[in-house]
Amino acid sequence: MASWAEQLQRELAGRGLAVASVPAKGRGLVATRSFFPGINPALPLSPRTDDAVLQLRAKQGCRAAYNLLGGLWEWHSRDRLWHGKREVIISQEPYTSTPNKISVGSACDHCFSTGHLRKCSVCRVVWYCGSACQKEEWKLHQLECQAIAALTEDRKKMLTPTIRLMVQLVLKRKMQNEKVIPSSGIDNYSLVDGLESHISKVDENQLVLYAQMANLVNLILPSLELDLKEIAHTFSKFSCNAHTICDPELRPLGTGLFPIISIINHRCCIPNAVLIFDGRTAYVRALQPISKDEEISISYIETAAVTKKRQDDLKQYFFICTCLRCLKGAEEDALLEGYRCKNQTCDGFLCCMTQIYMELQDWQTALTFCRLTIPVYERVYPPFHPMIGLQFYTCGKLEWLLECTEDALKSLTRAADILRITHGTKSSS
Ligand SMILES: C[S@@+](CC[C@H](N)C(=O)[O-])C[C@H]1O[C@@H](n2cnc3c(N)ncnc32)[C@H](O)[C@@H]1O
Repeated sequence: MASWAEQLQRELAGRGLAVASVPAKGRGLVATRSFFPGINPALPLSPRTDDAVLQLRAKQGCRAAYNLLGGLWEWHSRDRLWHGKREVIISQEPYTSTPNKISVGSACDHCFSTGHLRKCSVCRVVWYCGSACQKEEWKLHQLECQAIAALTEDRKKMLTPTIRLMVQLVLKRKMQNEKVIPSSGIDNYSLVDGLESHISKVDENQLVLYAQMANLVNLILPSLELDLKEIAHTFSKFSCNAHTICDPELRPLGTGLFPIISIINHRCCIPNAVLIFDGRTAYVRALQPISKDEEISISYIETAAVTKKRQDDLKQYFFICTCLRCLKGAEEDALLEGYRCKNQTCDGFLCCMTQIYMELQDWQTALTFCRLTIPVYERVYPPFHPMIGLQFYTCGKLEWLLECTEDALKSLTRAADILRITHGTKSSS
């Protein structure tokens, strides 16, 4: 039988990807064919739909044709109409995941939706939006549920998202080893084993903290013989590999470990891809054409921050970014500083001012700040970045409220054109 590593390479090869060694970065994910933002123009046209679409396009224009295509994306270059399935470079379910707030009920443990949540009646810590999600999750939650239910109320309070991620990880590994739940080339513990930990660079205080956290996991799972050193080491992997799961408007909902997505390296300077979540499923989509042999890159941090802030945010990953933006940041930093939120405790931009004036229902001033933010975002983000799409969306909503209908339609169309590419068409957004 093929090893997990061989199965992974085969799985990735089928998607036009490979794991490769990248100078000074360790492993990286590399394209073995071209990817395009939104579509793969190489996908064949379907003759039946083509006729209908071409007729509609001739009569009523591209937008009507696009509507007819529904989940398909149309693209017209010169006089040809291409369409194909909206392309995802790679998607992955988390190996483990947890909403950000434990006990309070911030998101469903399975689908990460935020409405109508009910507590698991046994452990009284984990929340679901309904019985369908609870059933789906039961095999994974069962052992965790027993372990949490046996804790005293004081111990339950010590269950942070990171501790919960580790408890789930240990239990999932055990269940996969015992074949209680299946493993696959993209869902197995060896992928977690392969993650970078930078353990030799972790400082003494942090190591002590990881050891204490490992002890807590041991208290929660007393019936298992745990290797506490290995658990402390895995906490260090969480720090440089776990991803924040966000809603479609990029508000954080939880944390997950996606070991294949974690192979993707960072770039501040126009990353060529973006990571977006639908529920707790991670999707990586192209932001610009990516050619064969090019490395896939995403941004781990808030890209619209000055160089010093970006470098501080990257410290947990133990590398110094050497992209052009980081090397030649001074001129751009001055511009970004000028647009910083005037609240000294905030790292954000004029978009915070937009939010503040929206809360005050001063729509006109909110719109002014919102419009001022767009050129800054267009300078620091790639043209199809979700932050630009969401900013146009807010602008459009404000223009609509202020009855500037034509402007609103223009802004909302720009938003839709970008968000279709970054979020796909099936996203709940
Ligand atoms: C999420 S992992 C990415 C995959 C990793 N390269 C590996 O071998 O598993 C994050 C780690 O990759 C490395 N890395 C990511 N982006 C980098 C960059 N732009 N320059 C140098 N190292 C980078 C750092 O070691 C970082 O801690």
